[in-house]
Amino acid sequence: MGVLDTINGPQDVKRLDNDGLAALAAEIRDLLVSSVARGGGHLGPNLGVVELTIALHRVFDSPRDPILWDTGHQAYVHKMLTGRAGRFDTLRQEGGLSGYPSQAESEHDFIENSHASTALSYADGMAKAMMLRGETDRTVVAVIGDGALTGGMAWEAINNIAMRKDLPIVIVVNDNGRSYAPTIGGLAKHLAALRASRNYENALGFIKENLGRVPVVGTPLYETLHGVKKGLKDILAPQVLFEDLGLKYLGPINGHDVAAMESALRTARDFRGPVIVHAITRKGMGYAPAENHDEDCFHSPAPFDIATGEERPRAHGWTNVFSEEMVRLGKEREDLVAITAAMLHPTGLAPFAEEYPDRIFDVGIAEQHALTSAAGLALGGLRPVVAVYSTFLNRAFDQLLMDVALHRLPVTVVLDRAGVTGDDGPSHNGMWDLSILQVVPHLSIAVPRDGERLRELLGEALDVADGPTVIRFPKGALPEDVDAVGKLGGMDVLRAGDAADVLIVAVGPMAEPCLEAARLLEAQGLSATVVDPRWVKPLDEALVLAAGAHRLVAVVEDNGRVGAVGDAVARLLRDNDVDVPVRTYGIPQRFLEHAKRSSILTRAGLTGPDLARSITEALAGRAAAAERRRG
Ligand SMILES: Cc1ncc(C[n+]2csc(CCOP(=O)(O)OP(=O)(O)O)c2C)c(N)n1
Ligand SMILES: CC(=O)[C@@H](O)[C@H](O)COP(=O)(O)O
Ligand SMILES: [Mg+2]
Repeated sequence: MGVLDTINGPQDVKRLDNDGLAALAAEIRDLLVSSVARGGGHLGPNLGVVELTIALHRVFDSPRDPILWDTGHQAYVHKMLTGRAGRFDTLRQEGGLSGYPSQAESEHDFIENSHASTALSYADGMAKAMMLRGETDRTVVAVIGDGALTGGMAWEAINNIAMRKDLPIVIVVNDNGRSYAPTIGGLAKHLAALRASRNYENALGFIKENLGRVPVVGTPLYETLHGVKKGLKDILAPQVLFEDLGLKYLGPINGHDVAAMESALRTARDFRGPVIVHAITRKGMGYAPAENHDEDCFHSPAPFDIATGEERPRAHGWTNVFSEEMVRLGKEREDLVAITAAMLHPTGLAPFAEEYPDRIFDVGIAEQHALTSAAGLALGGLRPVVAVYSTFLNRAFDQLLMDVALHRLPVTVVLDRAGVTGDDGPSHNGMWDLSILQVVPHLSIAVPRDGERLRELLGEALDVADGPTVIRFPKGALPEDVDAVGKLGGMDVLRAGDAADVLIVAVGPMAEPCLEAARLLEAQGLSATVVDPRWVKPLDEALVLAAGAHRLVAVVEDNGRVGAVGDAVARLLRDNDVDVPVRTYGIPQRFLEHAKRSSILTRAGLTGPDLARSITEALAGRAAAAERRRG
């Protein structure tokens, strides 16, 4: 029986002595490594916050003192200390422990959204609520990474928090110097300089320790020095950004020293106003393969061998094709530039960066800035490609609409992880873009069905000069290439039915289940023509005639159903007085619990057999209705 087995909640952490704490930290690290080695997840971030989280739960009284985790990928230790260590064998599995905070799992969890840079805004609101409700003995704690601190929303919150001196907020900046890769930007340099000033802090600590013992002269002298400290800190270390904003700043603190963290957190708690505690941590701390993993410190590794740190090989996927094609196009087009929002490797832009170091821009976790900076690059005569995960584009919608599309600027947005991603829970599924982007004038959307089409469509997108283009593809392994058997306007015909029962519009990777459905329908005497529009916005006018010649149109897409391609097709037919029923098949419009992509698609009925069954029923229903009309 280990120490971790005795932890049923924060109260059990508070009672541990130093030996118990050391044993607890070691056992937590073992459980982190073994859990992520088995099923994947976020290892580096969580190894870096073991002591910090222990200290938090010893100083504060969660959930009365809410502890908020920005992005939430580093909350595994928090889960272990709030009674869930025994469930880590189900981490990120369907029905098991979520990889992010989950209100359904625990009263200690608050923010379920995995989108970065939100925690300080929650803290601002929660603290104001406490003050208005007279709950003056509570404290809101927000843990935010140095990467998340490069997100604009965090600074909107700091600007507001700094306005009031009475908000009981403790902001713990978990500064490991990295997002995936080393964190970029002026702020990162500032934090690095503050980290460097830690030596300076130690020197001052030594002075205080010794001067304090000198009677009469000693203490006043230290006070003088303390006054000088402020000046020196501004000279030796750069202007202390946070203090100049009016926020009390404590640090930098060694985030792996529980006692030091506890002391700083107690000081911060007792301050009864907004305080920054700047913790210096190491991403991957305590597991050498993570500590020494140059790319991202094992930010979110695939399952791996614990002894060697060797990850299970990842299949050659969509991201690889995009990555290779960008390097190839970069040779052809000197105007091609690329932007990443702190995800150079995950979005596949690292090879492009290596080949063309002057033509890549990592803007930090700042998608809004990324889009409008891309607008600037286009205004400057270049051809920008912005690569982001689909779900993270949501926060840059206005920039895409009003900074890019309004000016008809040739910016291409490449959305990786579009459609169901699955394991990372409801806020990571890229199930929104085909809906929200329908309303953007002058914007075109391409959805490749396979690697070959991705290469083709990326080239076509870069040739669109009078407005933005979007290309979206899912996470993971590539399907086999599916060649067209003909053309219908600009659309690829993937299978030509010999009669006119159903026209299936297969959006991107849904080609595979749609072709399977067509084969199953044919086996029962129903004919199905399958087309791949390639460009789903604007829709191809040829669809109008083709639809009019069929008894039913089925549109199948890996996106939320509401307001997506299916609804756009129905609107196109309605606008052209084509009276053919349209069945739309997609992801249910709700927040989906974490599960494997395949499992979610199956549950959504996006498989060949389910599609065939539904289309058969629709045709039968259509026939029955016609029969009734004939009386
Ligand atoms: C809006 C948004 N963009 C991108 C991501 C992808 N992402 C997840 S974690 C991460 C890096 C976070 O770095 P940091 O805040 O320093 O936390 P650390 O992993 O270092 O603990 C990024 C870019 C995200 N979650 N949200
Ligand atoms: C927390 C976060 O947003 C990312 O780390 C995300 O988990 C990455 O997911 P992929 O594994 O799909 O790159
Ligand atoms: Mg970091």
